[in-house]
Amino acid sequence: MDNSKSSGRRHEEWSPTPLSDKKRMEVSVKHRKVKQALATFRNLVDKLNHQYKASQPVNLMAKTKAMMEAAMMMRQKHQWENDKKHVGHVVGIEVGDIFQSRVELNVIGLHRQFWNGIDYMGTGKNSLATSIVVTNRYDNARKSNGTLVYSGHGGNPNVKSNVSIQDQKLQGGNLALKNSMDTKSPVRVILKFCKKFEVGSNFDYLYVYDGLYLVDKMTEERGKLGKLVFKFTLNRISEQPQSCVALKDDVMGNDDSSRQLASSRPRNRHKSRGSVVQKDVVRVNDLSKGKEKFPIRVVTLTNCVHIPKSFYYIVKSIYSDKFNQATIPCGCDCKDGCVNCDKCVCIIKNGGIMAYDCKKRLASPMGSLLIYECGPSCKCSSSCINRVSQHGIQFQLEIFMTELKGWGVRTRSFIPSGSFVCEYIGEVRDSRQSGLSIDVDDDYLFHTGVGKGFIDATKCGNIGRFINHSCSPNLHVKDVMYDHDDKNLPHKMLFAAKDIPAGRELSFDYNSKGKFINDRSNSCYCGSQECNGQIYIKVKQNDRLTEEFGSF
Ligand SMILES: C[S@@+](CC[C@H](N)C(=O)[O-])C[C@H]1O[C@@H](n2cnc3c(N)ncnc32)[C@H](O)[C@@H]1O
Repeated sequence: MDNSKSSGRRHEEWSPTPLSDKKRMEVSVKHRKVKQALATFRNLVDKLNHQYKASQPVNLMAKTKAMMEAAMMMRQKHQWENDKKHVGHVVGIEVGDIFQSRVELNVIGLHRQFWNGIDYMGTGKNSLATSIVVTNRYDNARKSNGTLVYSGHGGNPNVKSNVSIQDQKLQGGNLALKNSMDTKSPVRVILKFCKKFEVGSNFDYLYVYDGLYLVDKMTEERGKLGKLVFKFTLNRISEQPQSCVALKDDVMGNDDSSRQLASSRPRNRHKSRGSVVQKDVVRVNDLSKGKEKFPIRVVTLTNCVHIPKSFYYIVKSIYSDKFNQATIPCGCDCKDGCVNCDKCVCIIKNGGIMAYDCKKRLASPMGSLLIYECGPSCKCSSSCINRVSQHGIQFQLEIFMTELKGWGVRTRSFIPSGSFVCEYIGEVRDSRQSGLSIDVDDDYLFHTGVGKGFIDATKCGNIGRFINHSCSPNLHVKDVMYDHDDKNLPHKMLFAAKDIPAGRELSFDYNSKGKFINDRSNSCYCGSQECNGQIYIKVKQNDRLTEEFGSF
């Protein structure tokens, strides 16, 4: 039953291939639908949970009941995504995407079983496993090199005691996993991990999609309770993005099991199965030299890489004289922390909507609107609810050397969706003053999106200047005003567009909400399914400056 000898070869079959424009569109639409389905589900759960709690304040199952009911309501309305089971990745879901419950996996079609760890399609000899959820329930073990030993289901309830213990049978999911091994069919793997290690998460456990694996071996062993248990050895297919949930090389199922999936050490230290594990070398302990709340480490895999070329780390943008003349906005008179939307003039400028929730995350109704935070001329304190992005970075971030894109930024801790991450900081200039020329090193020029201003982080900047572009980004840019009134020069603030696991590279779309300006290196290596191949929207060379900045 050991298939491992023939297994070294097949991984190219799932190597990423560039998608046609049509396919890319489809992926993009699906992506949005999945996001929408999750948002609908989460809103419904919140609503139902609230109702249950109001009627039965000590109902510990309220949340589970709310999730099941929400899922069923959506199913009835045909709001589940990806209804047809299939083998392989699910369109619209990327490796590394995080989910807040098992029920969400059903709603978006990643794993269509509420309780069973193995999901499969077809019957008997013709069945194939589609996905497995790896929990600490059985003696599952996962190694940091991408090898996973997964116990079959049934017969051997390791945890529950009132079920009769018996040998596992080669049927259902177990048979499907064996068939997947025989036919070299890939299986989606979802890892459950403990929230304790993901500061800011609301949930006891989270689930991360770790990508496709192949079943390479099946054995039958005596389990702890003396009965036969199937053990499946799966290996992660290489050439997939890292999900960045790191593991220790020990066995799941002990007291520490859930922690293994939550170490903040990124897994892309491990190139691929069989390769030598390389450790990150910390090259600079704090690039900001104490200017940021958290030290900004620079790490590389070897000592040979040059550290980022010299620039001056700043935490506030430097405005040219022209922009300094912009007027300071009049402030609010609030003394109650700006909780009254009808009274706070800054919130009134936001259409009377709170831009942030009580956890300081972006409130969804803000959409694409310009956000006005309270500022220097307001009477409220610096801890008012309407001051978030002006306080600087809140999460530990580090700069690392990517394979193809030069330096990049990744997070060292979990970042919940909607959280402020960092500002794009640099020298704020006007194109007419700067004598901007296409020959300059323009890797760090960020057009402010309106008017003729741009932020140049070439010589002075912060961690924002190291964030790369992605066609399927995990950050989005929001325009924020608080310390001046010039709408042509909003602060460019980056917020998490989704839950981001520790170790994940941060990225935003250079072509939305203000553009980067660059004609030279245009090939995009973001690796996303939606990649359109280019980082920058092409503008004809001669027309470029006029199109970007208007005529001079
Ligand atoms: C603002 S800088 C980002 C940090 C940069 N990687 C560095 O090493 O300093 C923008 C430049 O990074 C590179 N870059 C960013 N995103 C990329 C992508 N998706 N694919 C290829 N190169 C990328 C390009 O050279 C781009 O002009």
